[in-house]
Amino acid sequence: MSGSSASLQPPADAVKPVRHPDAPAPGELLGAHYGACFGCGSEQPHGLHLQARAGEGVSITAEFTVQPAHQGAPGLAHGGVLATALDETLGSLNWLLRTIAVTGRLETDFVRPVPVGATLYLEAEVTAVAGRKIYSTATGRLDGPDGPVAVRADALFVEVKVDHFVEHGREAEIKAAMSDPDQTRRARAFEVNP
Ligand SMILES: CCCCCCCC(=O)SCCNC(=O)CCNC(=O)[C@H](O)C(C)(C)COP(=O)(O)OP(=O)(O)OC[C@H]1O[C@@H](n2cnc3c(N)ncnc32)[C@H](O)[C@@H]1OP(=O)(O)O
Repeated sequence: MSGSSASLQPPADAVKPVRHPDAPAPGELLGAHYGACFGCGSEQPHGLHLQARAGEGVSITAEFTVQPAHQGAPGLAHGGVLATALDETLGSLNWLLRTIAVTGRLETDFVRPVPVGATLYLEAEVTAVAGRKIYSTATGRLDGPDGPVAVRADALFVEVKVDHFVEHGREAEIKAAMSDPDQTRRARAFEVNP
């Protein structure tokens, strides 16, 4: 069964997303936006280490290989981990818009079980923008980019100011991230110009 809820249908006044002129070129790896991110950070030993690559327009492809630490049932990926992979891929799209946004709603269909050791081939695109609301969709496939769909999601991201993180995040991590010597990561976390 699938079909997203009414709150994930773009309103009549929604517009097509506009790729930012400084967005990474199609094919370029995005790299981690934050080393400690559970989705993409290299400093999280049990994280997903998801690698996202810019696509055409406002689209992304990404890959994530399921590790033993990601199990739910024996030998199978935990559904919440798969939702994380979708969330991270969808969240990466906002870098192509140069908009800071957080997930407001994420609706996920789990279509096929995903075994440990399998690589999930994800693709995501922004479908519409309405004011602060960014509508996007993603799929994750097995056995290659054209393989069978295992998971899919529709999402609504909501644009926020950088204050969202500064106000709500724990101070120690905020301070450390703000002094990250990696300029690109710092920009993605704190200096993105909407
Ligand atoms: C590169 C980065 C990769 C990152 C990948 C991972 C991304 C994440 O996981 S982010 C972390 C998870 N998300 C969060 O922590 C967000 C927590 N939630 C919040 O902070 C707030 O609820 C927030 C910011 C989403 C919205 O609050 P606020 O700014 O007050 O906006 P608000 O006025 O309520 O909503 C704005 C619009 O969005 C809509 N909206 C907000 N939440 C939802 C929702 N859950 N479902 C449907 N619509 C929603 C509202 O209806 C409103 O629509 P309209 O303008 O038409 O009236």
